[in-house]
Amino acid sequence: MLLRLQGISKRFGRDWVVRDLSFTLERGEVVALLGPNGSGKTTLLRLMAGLLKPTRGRVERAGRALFLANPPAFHRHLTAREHLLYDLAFHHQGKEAEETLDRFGLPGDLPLYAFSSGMKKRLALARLTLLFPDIWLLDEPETALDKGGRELLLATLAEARKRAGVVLATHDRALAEQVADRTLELGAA
Ligand SMILES: Nc1ncnc2c1ncn2[C@@H]1O[C@H](COP(=O)(O)OP(=O)(O)OP(=O)(O)O)[C@@H](O)[C@H]1O
Repeated sequence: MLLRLQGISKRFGRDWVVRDLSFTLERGEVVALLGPNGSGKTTLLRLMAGLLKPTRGRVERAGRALFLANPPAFHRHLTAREHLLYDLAFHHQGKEAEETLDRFGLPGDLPLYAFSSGMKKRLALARLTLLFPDIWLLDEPETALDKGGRELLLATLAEARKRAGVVLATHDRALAEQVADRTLELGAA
């Protein structure tokens, strides 16, 4: 077991966004989180990541979790290379930054304020491959990606499932069918 939710509920003010939900993620699994706008997908990913506290219930993680926000957040004035070197500083493997920039088709020297939304999404995926958490929590990872970016996403997910577990929220049912072992469908708001 990598991640277990037991009887999770989350309330914002008077509104219950998640109600009595139980869920387990195993290593090697990719789970797609589906549901209409406002159905609680992002909230659930944030609960899984420990970024939000459940109103009721328990969350257990047996590994390191990372949440990829949509859109991803970066330091505006740092370049892509600087972001990757920052991540790698914890691992002391400098040359990987150049290889990763290359693999994800990213310019290393441009500050992030000059990145397009698709380039930011590519960088977010690149960072995940370097940090390689046990639990990948991805909020609409496919948005803003072009055809090449989508191929990079599929390759990244294939890598992730070998050693980790993935939960991804998406409106793209074709992607869910292609990559997910199972789906968790949330109801309308
Ligand atoms: N911090 C917050 N405070 C109050 N309400 C919130 C908060 N975060 C989310 N909500 C509400 O919780 C509900 C679910 O939002 P959430 O972002 O989880 O939905 P979603 O399924 O990810 O939607 P989308 O498909 O549009 O991304 C919405 O009604 C939203 O307004």
